[in-house]
Amino acid sequence: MTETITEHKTVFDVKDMNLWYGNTQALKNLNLEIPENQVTAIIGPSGCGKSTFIKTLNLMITRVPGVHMSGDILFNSQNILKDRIDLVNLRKQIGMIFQKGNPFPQSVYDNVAYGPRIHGVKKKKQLDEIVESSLKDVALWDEVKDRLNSSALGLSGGQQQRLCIARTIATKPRVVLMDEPTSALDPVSTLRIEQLISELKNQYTIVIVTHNMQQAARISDQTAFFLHGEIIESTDTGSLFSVPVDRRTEDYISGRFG
Ligand SMILES: Nc1ncnc2c1ncn2[C@@H]1O[C@H](COP(=O)(O)OP(=O)(O)OP(=O)(O)O)[C@@H](O)[C@H]1O
Repeated sequence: MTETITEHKTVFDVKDMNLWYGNTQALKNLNLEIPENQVTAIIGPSGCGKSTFIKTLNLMITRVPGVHMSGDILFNSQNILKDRIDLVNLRKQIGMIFQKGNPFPQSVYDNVAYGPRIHGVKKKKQLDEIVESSLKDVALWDEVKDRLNSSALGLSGGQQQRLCIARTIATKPRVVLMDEPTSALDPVSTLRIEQLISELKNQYTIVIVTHNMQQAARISDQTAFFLHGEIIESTDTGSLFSVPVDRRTEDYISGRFG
């Protein structure tokens, strides 16, 4: 069963999508619309295909040898599975955050300036502005403004993750994909990232994979529950957690498995 919140424009429209690793099918007949300026949470037990799914949205999955796919993923009126796609441009529009903040072994400044530089921003003043505004957007500016030239690796885990989000939004993507962005963080850093996600959705469309159901319930607008590579149920988060339609969703959210 798939429903979505209809008043928001659809950013991704996934239709009848299947994915195989070699001969093993990992995603089965997925249908999901991802609405603009909303947070979509992907939940489900280990091995159900959450990470695989999120990596299809920026075609990162195609780097894995032996992967093949069928169906459609419409993004910006292009079918990214079938049309000829400029991957550099696609990844500029779709940023990705991973489980562990993975800053480059460079200064705080250079981490944030990295993307804009690649995309042709050369003027120091313009780069300075982008670095400052991106760090302010992730509420990190005050903590790092006096150490912009120090190594990013000297920051705490939570600061590194916020820096990675700043690095991602510095190129003004349309979408930010997050694969378990807080699972390596302490509760305080987790809360800060959650608050940040709620603020960032005004400017970006966010898709987040999370093991943490409370987190999905707290921060997402719609949730898709995955099981064995299928979407069992996807709807607005309030309904999914309060009145799940499918028995398997109910069992999962009430902790009977997973
Ligand atoms: N590179 C790969 N080659 C072959 N099979 C893979 C590969 N990556 C993932 N799989 C398989 O695809 C299925 C889905 O894995 P995936 O990592 O997407 O699940 P997940 O829901 O993100 O799990 P977790 O919550 O444990 O991270 C699993 O059966 C996994 O073993």
